[in-house]
Formats: sequence, C-alpha cells, structure tokens
Amino acid sequence: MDSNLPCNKPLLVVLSGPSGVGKDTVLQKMREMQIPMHYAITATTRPKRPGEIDGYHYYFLSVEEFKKKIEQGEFLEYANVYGNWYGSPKSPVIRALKEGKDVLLKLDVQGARSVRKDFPEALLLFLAPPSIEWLKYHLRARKTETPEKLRAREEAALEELKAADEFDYVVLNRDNDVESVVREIVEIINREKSSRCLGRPQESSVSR
Ligand SMILES: Nc1nc2c(ncn2[C@@H]2O[C@H](COP(=O)(O)OP(=O)(O)O)[C@@H](O)[C@H]2O)c(=O)[nH]1
Ligand SMILES: Nc1ncnc2c1ncn2[C@@H]1O[C@H](COP(=O)(O)OP(=O)(O)O)[C@@H](O)[C@H]1O
Repeated sequence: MDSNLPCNKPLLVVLSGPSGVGKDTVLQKMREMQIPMHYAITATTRPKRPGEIDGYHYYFLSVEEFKKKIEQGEFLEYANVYGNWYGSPKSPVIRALKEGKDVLLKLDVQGARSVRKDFPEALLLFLAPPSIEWLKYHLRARKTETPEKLRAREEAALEELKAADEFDYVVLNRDNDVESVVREIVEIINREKSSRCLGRPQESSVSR
C-alpha cells in the first residue's frame, strides 16, 4: 500500500487531557479492542507506579539519562509536566509512519502544542471529563499521588481544561462506558483520514 497517497497517508494522533481524565484507560481499551495503531511509548523521569512496566507504560529514565537523550536530539518533543520530565522518542514514531501505521501519542497539553507546530497535519484530540467533580474524584481515587502532587495536578487540570479549544476534537469520557469513547475516537480518525483523502480542510468540533 503506497502510504504516500493522501488516502493511505498514516495519521499522527495526539491524545491529551488533564491528569486523571482517563487517557490511559482509553488507550488500554483501544489495545484490548485491537485498534490497529502504533501506540508510542514515551519516556519519563517520573517514578514507576505500582503495576507499571518499564518499556510498556513508559521508558523510565533517570534525569541524567533523560537529559542525555535531549542532547542527542532523540525526542520529537519533551516537556516538564507536574515536576517530572516526559519525552517522545522520535525514531519509533517516524518508522511507524513510514511503515504506513497510524501513530497514537499520549501527551500533555504542552506536548500537543509542540506536535501542532512540527506536524501541522497531526490530529489532536482532547479527552475531557464528564465534570470537574468526576475528574477530582477519579484522580484522588486512583491513589497514585501524594497529597501535594494531587493538589498540583488538580490545579494544572483546571488550566489544561482551558486549552481544550486548541484541539481538533474534544471527546467526553463517559462513566463506565470506555468502549463507546474508543468507538468515537476511531470514528473521528477514520473521518479525518477520509476527509484528507478528498482534500477537505480539517473541521474542529466538540464530538458528543
Ligand atoms: N509532553 C509530553 N507529555 C507526556 C509524554 N508522555 C506522557 N505525557 C503526559 O504527561 C502527563 C503525566 O503523565 P502521568 O504521570 O502518566 O500521569 P497521568 O496523566 O495522571 O496518567 C500526562 O498528561 C501524559 O499524557 C511525553 O512524551 N511528552
Ligand atoms: N470511563 C471511565 N469510567 C469509570 N472510571 C474511569 C473511566 N476512565 C477512567 N476511569 C478511572 O479514572 C482514573 C483515572 O484514569 P486514567 O486512565 O489513569 O487517567 P489518565 O491516564 O488520563 O491520568 C482511573 O482510576 C480509571 O480507572
């Protein structure tokens, strides 16, 4: 398949949204539903959470290792998020796109902005919570942050929610119905791919 034809051109998709909104949950469901994408693994200096696997959830690096990768130009983008470093290794993303695969990058709002700048044709999706209370409850219930870190993430979330209108689509997470959220994301990706096929401009909208 000639991935250079606009109809088969692989899409770089960014999934962003505030901490605790459900990004990992949606990604996990996409993998379970075997949605065919390259799920980019990014690097972080954040300590591993219980149950997280190095090389699957993240590449867990020391600050020194991370900075060395920055110096070697290995990241497509990187950012300091909630006090830890995060960065997207470039070569696996470029390789997957060249192989004709759609790529999914789970990034914070800063990372999404960087991708928008460097890859204007990328599709930026913002996952929004059903409500602020829902977000606060689930971030707290996840029990992954110290009280201080929790406060920092809650404050950051309010700022990040304001950035939603910078994205191509805002997808609402639905309580106990992640599958329908995945179906909606797949529909958006397919719609964007076909509209690029026909050379139509991208349309932004809040998809309900
Ligand atoms: N800019 C950027 N953000 C990333 C990268 N990897 C993960 N993130 C984002 O960093 C933020 C914090 O991630 P994490 O500590 O796993 O917390 P979570 O959002 O509560 O699951 C989330 O918004 C992630 O999407 C990356 O490579 N670059
Ligand atoms: N649609 C949903 N319905 C119910 N609980 C959800 C849903 N999406 C996420 N959660 C829960 O909310 C918490 C935060 O989700 P997570 O995927 O870790 O968010 P993020 O990766 O955006 O930080 C987790 O405990 C997760 O199980």
